[in-house]
Amino acid sequence: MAEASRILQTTLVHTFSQNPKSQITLRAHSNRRSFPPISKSSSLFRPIRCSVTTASGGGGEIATQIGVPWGCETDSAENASALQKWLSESGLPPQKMAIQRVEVGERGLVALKNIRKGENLLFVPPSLFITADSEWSNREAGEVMKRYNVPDWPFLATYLISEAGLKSSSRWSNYISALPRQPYSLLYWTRSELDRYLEASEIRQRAIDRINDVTGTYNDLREKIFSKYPALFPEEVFNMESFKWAFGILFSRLVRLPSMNGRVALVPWADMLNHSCEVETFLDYDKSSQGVVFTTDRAYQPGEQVFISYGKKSNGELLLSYGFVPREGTNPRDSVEISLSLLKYDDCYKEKSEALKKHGLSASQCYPLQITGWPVELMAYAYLAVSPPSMVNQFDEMAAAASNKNTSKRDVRYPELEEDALQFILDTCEVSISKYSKFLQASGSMDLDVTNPKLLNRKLFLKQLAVDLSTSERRILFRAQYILRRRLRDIRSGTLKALNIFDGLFGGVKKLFN
Ligand SMILES: C[S@@+](CC[C@H](N)C(=O)[O-])C[C@H]1O[C@@H](n2cnc3c(N)ncnc32)[C@H](O)[C@@H]1O
Repeated sequence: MAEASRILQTTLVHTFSQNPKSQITLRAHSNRRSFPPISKSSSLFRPIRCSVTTASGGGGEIATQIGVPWGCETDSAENASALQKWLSESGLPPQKMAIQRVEVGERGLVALKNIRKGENLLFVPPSLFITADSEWSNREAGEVMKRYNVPDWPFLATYLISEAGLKSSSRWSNYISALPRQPYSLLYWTRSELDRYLEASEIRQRAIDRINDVTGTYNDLREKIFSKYPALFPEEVFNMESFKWAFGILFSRLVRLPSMNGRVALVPWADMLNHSCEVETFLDYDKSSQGVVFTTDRAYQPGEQVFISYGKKSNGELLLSYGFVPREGTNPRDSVEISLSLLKYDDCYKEKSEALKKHGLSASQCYPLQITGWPVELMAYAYLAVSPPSMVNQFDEMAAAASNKNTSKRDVRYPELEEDALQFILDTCEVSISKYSKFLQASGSMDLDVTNPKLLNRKLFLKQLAVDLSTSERRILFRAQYILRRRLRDIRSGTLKALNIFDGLFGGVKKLFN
């Protein structure tokens, strides 16, 4: 969700312990996650539908054989109407929207009346939020978790599981019953599915890191807390499967509320809003009405789905956390990560790696490319990679500029290295383009090697998501390739007197393309 996504924009390293020697960590890897003319052709609304039933994992994967015994299929209207009824009885004021089946996002909030641009909607009161301060139905379990100073994310995941396990005795049972039984997210892809379908995209590695973080967090909790209190945290309930579900819910629904000092919360009802790239409005706490609201930045007519923004995310990031890919060319914030590496045969490999290391970088670094350009840090890395031994004294300055932590001198220029640096970036883009093209070509005839109809459905669904992602990422690379070739041609033909490629800022990314 718009603000939930901000949570993930920095790599979080939480530690918590009762005893300083025993530390549990959650490294929520992140990144960087919209939708434009909302269209029926979005991947999720192609005929291939999938309740993503089974991902038969192999060794080392989070096995997904059974799933959790709570939540619902998101196409079930029953749980949504029970949720709506419970919310009204529990203090949600009358709304101008209702949960309905929608074309974008399965279930969403649909306008019941005319809604003006600039109107405040929702008003969900704090008594309906789930936060780290929410009361535990199983008090004792809550006290144990608090004693260990468990950070917000694993704490909330454990809270959700604890309440879900209590079924109708939890005050949240109507909410939990309406949550998806299997949230759409890359957490539910097996390692072999990630390897097979996302082989060309850097998002594959981000998904692997995230799965490892979730697995590691669960293992830490089990070892340091659950195993010591088996009566409070029985393995039948607190297991890897339920943690994968809980983290999938948090990744796709948790909201960060800037006006509540950045507090993170699950906000029932508000979390039924789907994302659109065409809007910029996001959820926040409104101190005067004392509830979670958002202000519409467009008008809606009765029957139209109402949207918020989950943040300025690339298609890959939307797939990673939310499990969907906007239609090609419709996400103005889309980007693709390219991995630049020092050349192994470089005489100064050691000196360059050391300079990078000093600034927190490694010999291989990922940078985002947008359709409008790329960060100055990427160009600085390219200068370093191609610089000759005679420039050894500038390695540190280049490495510093390649690190986004450097605030003093970001915009370094080395006109004498320009041609080689651009060629280096072009070579990297072309290697990447050929990986995408190979995957996209093979995807047409890819053998899905299953006969079980549910599994086949799942594989078709994942393959379509991967094709959509790869197509959109390759499109950005094609654009970069075109611009780089043009610049190089100009340099080589001597017609470009001054390479004025650093003009214009595009939110943190220097604009290269016009
Ligand atoms: C915060 S929930 C929104 C409510 C959700 N549609 C439901 O039925 O529970 C986020 C999830 O909604 C879906 N979603 C949101 N925006 C979408 C979009 N533009 N296209 C497709 N699916 C979307 C994704 O499955 C995502 O993980």
